[in-house]
Amino acid sequence: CICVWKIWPAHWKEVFPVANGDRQSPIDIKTEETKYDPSLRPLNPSYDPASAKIILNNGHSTSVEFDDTVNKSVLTGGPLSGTYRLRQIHFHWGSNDEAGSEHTVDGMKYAAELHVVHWNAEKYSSFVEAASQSDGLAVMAVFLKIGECNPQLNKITDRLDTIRIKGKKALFTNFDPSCLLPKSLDYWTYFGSLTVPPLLESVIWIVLREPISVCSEQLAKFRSLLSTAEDEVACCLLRNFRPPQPLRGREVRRN
Ligand SMILES: CNS(=O)(=O)c1c(F)c(F)c(SCCO)c(F)c1F
Ligand SMILES: [Zn+2]
Repeated sequence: CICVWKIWPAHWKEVFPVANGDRQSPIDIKTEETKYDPSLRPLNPSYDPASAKIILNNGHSTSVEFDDTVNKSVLTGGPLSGTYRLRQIHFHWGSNDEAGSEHTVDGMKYAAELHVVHWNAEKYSSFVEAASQSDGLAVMAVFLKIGECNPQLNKITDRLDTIRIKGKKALFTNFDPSCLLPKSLDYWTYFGSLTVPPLLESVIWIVLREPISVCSEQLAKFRSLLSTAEDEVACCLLRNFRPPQPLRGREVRRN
């Protein structure tokens, strides 16, 4: 099967004009040009493992979906004003270990990237409403660097064989995504967008500076997921990262 992810991002602007917008994501983070901001507070993720509900293959990534009907698992602090409610986590990866992250750091690509998605439940009444607001979403990004196998990641990679086909889901609870965060919660932050269509410019990005580890065998399991449903010709989800987009004069701050 042709790799839709190889040609597809170049055509998104024909269907979603915002793809050419001035706050698109991801970006290359030029560390020398980031600005220290003393007003940035420490990040305060507070997650209840009981919020985890299901693990899902939605055809363009694998995600763990959380119960976001109450303020049980939230992110506060950092660049955020107010309380952002945990919605889901998902991953972006490449067809080999040399590329896979969406954000890059001084041009360097990591092997993969974890996104922890939250929405502004203080100001908006649903994820869908928040996703169309400039301060609606807060996505914490964690780089995955090739190295030691990550025991915490096994909680997810060990379940991928049960959701190989697009649309498959399975029960997945008693999971606190903090177990996938690095020791240091130091971060860069900037205003950006979703990195998949509809590419809405509603994301406050919080990119952690310290990566977590992942080994090749664990990454290979992500690539064995299918982007196709039961009745279609099987196509592996080999890569699902969008390349860096123009900064358009935006500032990247650090704590
Ligand atoms: C930042 N990465 S992203 O654009 O690929 C992305 C994503 F893949 C998601 F699934 C969701 S949540 C969808 C409804 O639950 C989201 F908000 C995102 F921003
Ligand atoms: Zn993402």
